[in-house]
Amino acid sequence: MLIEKINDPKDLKQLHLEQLPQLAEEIRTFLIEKLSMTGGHLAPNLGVVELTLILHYLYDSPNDKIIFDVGHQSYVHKILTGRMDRFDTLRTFKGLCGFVKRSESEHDVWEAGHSSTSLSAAMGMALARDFKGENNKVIAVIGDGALTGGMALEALNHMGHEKRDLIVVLNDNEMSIAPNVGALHNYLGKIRSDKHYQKAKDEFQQFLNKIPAIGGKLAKTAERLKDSLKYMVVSGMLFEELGLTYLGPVDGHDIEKLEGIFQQANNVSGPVLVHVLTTKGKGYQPAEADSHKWHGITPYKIESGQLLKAVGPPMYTEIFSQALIELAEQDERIVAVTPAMPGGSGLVKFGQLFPGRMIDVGIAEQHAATMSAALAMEGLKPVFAVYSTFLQRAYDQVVHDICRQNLNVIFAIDRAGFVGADGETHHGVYDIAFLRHVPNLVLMMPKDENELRNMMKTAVDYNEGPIAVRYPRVNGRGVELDPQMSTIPIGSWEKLREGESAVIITQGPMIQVAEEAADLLKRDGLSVQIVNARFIKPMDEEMLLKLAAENPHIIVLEEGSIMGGLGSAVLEFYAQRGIDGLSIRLIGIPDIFVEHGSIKEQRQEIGLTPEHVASQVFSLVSGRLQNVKRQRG
Ligand SMILES: Cc1ncc(C[n+]2csc(CCOP(=O)(O)OP(=O)(O)O)c2C)c(N)n1
Ligand SMILES: CC(=O)[C@@H](O)[C@H](O)COP(=O)(O)O
Ligand SMILES: [Mg+2]
Repeated sequence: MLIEKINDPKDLKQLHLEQLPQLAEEIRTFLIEKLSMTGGHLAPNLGVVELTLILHYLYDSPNDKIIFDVGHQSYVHKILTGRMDRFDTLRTFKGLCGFVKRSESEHDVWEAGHSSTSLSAAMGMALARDFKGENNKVIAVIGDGALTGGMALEALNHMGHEKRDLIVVLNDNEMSIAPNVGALHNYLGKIRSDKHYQKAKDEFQQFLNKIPAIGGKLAKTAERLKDSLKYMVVSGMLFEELGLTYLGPVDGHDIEKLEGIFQQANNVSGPVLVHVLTTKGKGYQPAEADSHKWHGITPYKIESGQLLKAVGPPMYTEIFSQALIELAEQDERIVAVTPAMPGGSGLVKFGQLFPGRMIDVGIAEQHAATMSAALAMEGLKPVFAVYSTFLQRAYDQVVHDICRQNLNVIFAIDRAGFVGADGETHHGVYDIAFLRHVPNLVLMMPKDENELRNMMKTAVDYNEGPIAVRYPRVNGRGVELDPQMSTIPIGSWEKLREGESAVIITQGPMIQVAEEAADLLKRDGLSVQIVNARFIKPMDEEMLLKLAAENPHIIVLEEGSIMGGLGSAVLEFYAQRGIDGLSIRLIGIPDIFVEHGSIKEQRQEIGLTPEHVASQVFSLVSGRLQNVKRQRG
């Protein structure tokens, strides 16, 4: 097996080009087998086997910089750079990261997870190279989906200006996670669809070359004629007009053709874009047939393609999706906006039921936010469905366009809290900190799936400005759902459990952790009050004053950044009112990035466990620390 001989790109270079197709098939078999046990981003990686092979075959990583946009399609790169033996640990705690990771290998020259950063990184590395007088190659692999990200277009604009030597590899498989959208996508489709473009382009170029150079006034006309004719025939003119040399399109699964076009690219000075046509999920029929579903998957049965999903109560996303459908049936103002995540955000069924009211803008969170503001300005009820981590991309638009103008935008913030296998680039742990200080915004989080439904109704009925509901990437608690949704008074908290020894103020999935901690503490004769701080903003000030009057021992527990989080808000509240004599502990995510693994492991890593919370309460109340262990059995 060739794959076993490859521990480094240098080993790859010992092979003949003609051997690479066999190696490609071995890599595909390896990926299909390994990911059937680990899960992961199968379809994206099956689509870039030959492309990744030829890049490592022709270029000299890590001296030549090979940058992967998003990085979810870097498994082949990891196989070729000595990490094949770690794939059993893919996306597990302390195991192989599912994205590019500099601490794993010198060949991982740029990390991501969020989309559309590769071209800016390539531009920076090309400038640095030239400033240092070095001459390495800089190659960025970006997908057709990521190319719709605003940052990518900003970088392309700059590349055409700077004209530095670099190679942009456009991996065009016509898919984002869902089918790709947008005018750029349609443009690429035109190029992709007309197989004769390449032939016409060559013939046309030969024809142009035959036109004798014309002097005088006619020259300008001839040039203009040439350009407009070229525009009609030659593909990739959009990129050429931006100052990049466009090469392609080329079959991204044909090693020989790939080798030829990159040899061509190496002889081009300035920025060049190589348009590579691939099939997402190539080589595994279920993934080719439905690459949306197989973009990121759980373990599965290879023969049948059956996904092995964990059973349990519906995920919060499903609850959101159903609630939105029920609300939209009653209110035609409701439109859903998604930046390229209709599946993950639970909007596919909504889009089928309400054609035209589900708007997928591509990977464009900033545009989605400001467009939502304008939708609200015109009297609609936009529901901006976005992962917490990806909302980070639209911070200014939230402040400047939505909150400052106090517009009725509803934020459905999914993946709030730890997300598990995607790890540090995808955790939704900063949105409380970056939203709660923005004027006019209401921010809430449900304790269970029934409260999520009620919060959706609360949000739709709210007409005083922007309102956000955040919910986690976990199953609900399996509670009964009220047949009718009801609104919740804005800013109202809820006492879930009485207790004299201490108070735990918390929200979302941490409520269960607090309940289990309180049960542990009963053994020590301590009774703990638990408060559902379901509104991060506005907080329930009346209850906060009452809690302080009743009990000086207060713990704030949150699955989010301690700094700027719910706990900070509570501290600010008491400090600003000069309420002292309290002993307050904040439990949450400290000033670190928490790596990939399971959500359970991530919570254990930083002490979001019943045992740790119980020991914190115990020490707070008794003034000394004691390890409160859950009894075995
Ligand atoms: C800023 C941001 N928004 C959304 C995502 C979610 N996301 C991950 S991959 C992906 C699609 C990328 O499509 P493409 O670049 O074409 O790569 P492919 O999976 O097709 O290889 C999306 C939307 C992200 N990673 N970053
Ligand atoms: C690579 C990327 O950003 C997405 O594929 C992300 O992994 C999806 O996350 P969920 O699995 O939580 O929908
Ligand atoms: Mg794509």
